[in-house]
Amino acid sequence: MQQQHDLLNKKLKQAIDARTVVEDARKHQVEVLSQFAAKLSLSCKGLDIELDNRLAKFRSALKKGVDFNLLSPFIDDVLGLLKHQEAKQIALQRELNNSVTDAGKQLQKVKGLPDDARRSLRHLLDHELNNIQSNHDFIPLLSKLVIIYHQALQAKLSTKSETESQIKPELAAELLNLANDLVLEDESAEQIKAVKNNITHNDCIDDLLDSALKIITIITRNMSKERQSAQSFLISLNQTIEDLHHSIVSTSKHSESLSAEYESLNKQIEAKIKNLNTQTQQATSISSLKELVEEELKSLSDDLIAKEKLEQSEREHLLNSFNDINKRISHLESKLSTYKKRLNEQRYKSLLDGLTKLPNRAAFDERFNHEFHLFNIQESDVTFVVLDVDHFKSINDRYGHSAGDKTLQVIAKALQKSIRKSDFIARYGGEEFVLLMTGMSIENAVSSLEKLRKNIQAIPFKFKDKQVEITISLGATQLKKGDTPLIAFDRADDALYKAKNEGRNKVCISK
Ligand SMILES: Nc1nc2c(ncn2[C@@H]2O[C@H](COP(=O)(O)OP(=O)(O)OP(=O)(O)O)[C@@H](O)[C@H]2O)c(=O)[nH]1
Repeated sequence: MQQQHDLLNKKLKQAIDARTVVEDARKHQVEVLSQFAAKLSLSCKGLDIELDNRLAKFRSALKKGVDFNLLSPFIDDVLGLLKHQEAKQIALQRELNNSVTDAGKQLQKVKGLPDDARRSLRHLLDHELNNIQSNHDFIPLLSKLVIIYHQALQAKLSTKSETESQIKPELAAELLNLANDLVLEDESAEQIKAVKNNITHNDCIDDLLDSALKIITIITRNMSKERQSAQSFLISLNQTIEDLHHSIVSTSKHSESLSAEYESLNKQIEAKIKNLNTQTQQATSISSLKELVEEELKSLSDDLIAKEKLEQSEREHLLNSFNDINKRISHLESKLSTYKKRLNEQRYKSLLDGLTKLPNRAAFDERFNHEFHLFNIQESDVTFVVLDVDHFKSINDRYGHSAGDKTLQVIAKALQKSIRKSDFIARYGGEEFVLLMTGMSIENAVSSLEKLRKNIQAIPFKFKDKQVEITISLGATQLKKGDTPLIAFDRADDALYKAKNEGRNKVCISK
């Protein structure tokens, strides 16, 4: 009988150990799920204030410990908001499509549109625009393009005779500046380059109309590509969150039903042990006692086997759902990191000038405002300079747009090399650069600026086997109390104007 008791004890111990393993696996799974859910929720930050707030609550609930039943309504809320977000995006996109389509249709109604332009416009309205999805960065550019297109068209319509000049250099320059602001990649970058080349060589209205339409087409294709990739990411994000939700709910339901079974089995075992105890005490003979114990032990051992099976099935169920979710998590995590990398790259690129790789105008505006803020607090010396390549148009005209581009790249590199680490240089637009020299008075800056001017003049440019000297003019000023960025810019611009008027290749200052 002692032997049978030992066996019973051993089985009970095994059952307790197996249960501990199941509990540990479950705890670990819950931790991984919680961490993942917290990470996912952080990746949605910034989409929408309400969504941000719910996700913050969700994260704090996760931190306090996970009770899936309590989390379930949170997840439902977040899912609802994500769907709402998607609907908002679609509405925005529809609005953009409508406004661009309206503008295009108005243009189509105008008489005197060149045939080629009419054809491109129809193609754009019928095919390309359907692919546009909302992308806020491109919207201002598209609006500007439509305005330039309108202006060019008005100019064309107001030309009285066929022979009257239809050259519009100012519109060509505007269009070129706009094209310079576009940061695109691969095939699109090449297409924009070709359009820019065309604008430099042909500034007659018909060509400008054609170039404007080409730029719109390139932009819309890019918007569509960008949106598709964002959409596919959002879809998989949604899908995984939904799967996660289902899995959590089903695991918790499964656990609930198992708990009930456990409880009833435990009660059964307890009752049998109790019964065994009373029966043993009441037994009158060894043989009846033996018979009774054997019978009860057999029944107890059946219960323990049933319990073990139950645990085995729970372990398997947990392990399966754990592996499944793990796979989805790793897949989504790798997607998330690629997407984040791309977003960071885009943010970085959106502040860089595509041609010279110097900071662009947007980056400069941000920095200029920041320096003004510091200047107002510290009042330390800051010199601001506008630099412009002399007779740059003639380089384009004589040696071609690509030579012009190369020149800007070489000059940008030389400028970057000639300034201090603490200085900030940017391409402001076209052949104009801006320089911020912090901790430097205008008196001290002049000699460095002279050196800079001479460095550029000394670059041995060679086009079509001809040695060409290229120079820059510089206008400098020092920030003063009461200045606004605009006032300081205008003062430096005045100095630049003076330098140009006094024969170029010069540094002028304006106090
Ligand atoms: N190759 C090339 N040309 C550009 C780019 N951006 C602007 N331009 C050209 O730069 C030229 C600037 O000409 P203007 O503003 O008349 O000035 P400029 O010829 O430099 O003459 P000054 O400034 O008076 O010395 C225009 O012909 C623009 O088309 C660009 O990214 N690449």
